Amino acid sequence: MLDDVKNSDIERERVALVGLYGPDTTRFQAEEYLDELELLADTAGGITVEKILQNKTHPDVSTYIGKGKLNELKRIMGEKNIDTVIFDDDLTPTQLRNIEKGTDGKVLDRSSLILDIFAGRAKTAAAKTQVELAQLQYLLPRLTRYWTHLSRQKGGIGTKGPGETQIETDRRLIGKRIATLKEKLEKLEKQRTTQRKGREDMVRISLVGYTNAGKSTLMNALTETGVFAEDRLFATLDSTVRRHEMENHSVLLSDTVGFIRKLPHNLVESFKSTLDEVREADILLHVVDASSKMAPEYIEVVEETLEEIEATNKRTILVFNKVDLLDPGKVSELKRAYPNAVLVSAEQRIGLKELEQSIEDMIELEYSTHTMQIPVSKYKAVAFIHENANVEKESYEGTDVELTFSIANKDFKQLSHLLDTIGVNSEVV
Ligand SMILES: Nc1nc2c(ncn2[C@@H]2O[C@H](COP(=O)(O)OP(=O)(O)OP(=O)(O)O)[C@@H](O)[C@H]2O)c(=O)[nH]1
Ligand SMILES: [Mg+2]
Repeated sequence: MLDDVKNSDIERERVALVGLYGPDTTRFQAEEYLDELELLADTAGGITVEKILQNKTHPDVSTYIGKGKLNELKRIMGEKNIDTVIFDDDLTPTQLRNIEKGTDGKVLDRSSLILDIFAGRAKTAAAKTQVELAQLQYLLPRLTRYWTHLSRQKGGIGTKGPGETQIETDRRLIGKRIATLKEKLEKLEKQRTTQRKGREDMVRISLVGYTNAGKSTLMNALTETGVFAEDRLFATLDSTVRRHEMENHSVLLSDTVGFIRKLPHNLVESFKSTLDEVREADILLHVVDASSKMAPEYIEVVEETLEEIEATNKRTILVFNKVDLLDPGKVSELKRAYPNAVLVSAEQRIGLKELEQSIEDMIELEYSTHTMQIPVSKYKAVAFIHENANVEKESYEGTDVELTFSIANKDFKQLSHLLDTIGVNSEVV
């Protein structure tokens, strides 16, 4: 079936995908991973003609799949007219070189494929700079393979051949370019920080989740704006922030780049400033594609990535999206397994009111710190604070007591009301 080439696919690069499964991965998982790799390849403009799964305890140090399998791969690529082979894992420079030699084809690994997609999709100055930086950082340790290639062509010149000189030059140039890009990013970052000022006192909410979970669609559904959404991976590479009015609170909602398993570390590193919105958010909406069999694993990957970008310990609402695709049995199963999650369909506008209610509830539960001076005689207010807040500092000045305390927003509302009714004009210092 994979061999059926549609007319529209004629111009597309024909690719083979290769993955391993072994002690830590089941065959089912490995198949799902290859399906995801196929989506990535499709996003990058390739058509998958062949999928190869191999049961292997460890990847082979020099060829990843082993010599015999490499020969088989070469044969298949010849027979099926395949130009490119993509591995569902990162290859070492040595493996990359040997597989290129062994197949005579173009060889990509997971990281280079993802980087390629990001490069093709980056539109703003920040995204373009971040991707180029990540690409160069990926390239730098792999430069040697070009040298080996060169020296082979020149009939094995010694270690100080022209190839190496070329590499030294390339290294220096790339090093310089990396420095320039980092400077550029710092400047862009400063601009962004200035833009962010002035919205500091608003509650900030960030949509996070696996790529294609429906974050942008949900952003559009909630705020009724036109953020780009598409059934391809990594439709969004930047952050968009929109003000959103709910019944009792107005918030800043941000949509940003999605996560994926084995996201290249360089990429996470260079996208850190785009992900500032996530790091600085008060509340996260973790959007999950409920229609995917891989949902539990997606949740794990997102949690791990949040750790990597240091955005943990945040109040989070788990939002299962695309429930329009689920049968009722699956819905109740989800509700049982994740009793605190909210089920929505961004596309069909199902469950949006409930989601907003959960956000408002969470804001009410949010804590904030206050300092107040209250006359000692107004013991009711002082007692209320002691009962409902965490008092961090308490000191007496004449007939006043000065208290610094952190309190849930909903309790603070009640306190303000109490202060009003007992006639205290308590100043927030
Ligand atoms: N059936 C169904 N499809 C949905 C729903 N929400 C989003 N989608 C589809 O899922 C695909 C991905 O949606 P996006 O909003 O682009 O997803 P994203 O999480 O922003 O993806 P990236 O930006 O690539 O990380 C699109 O084809 C949407 O139309 C939903 O509630 N139901
Ligand atoms: Mg998006």
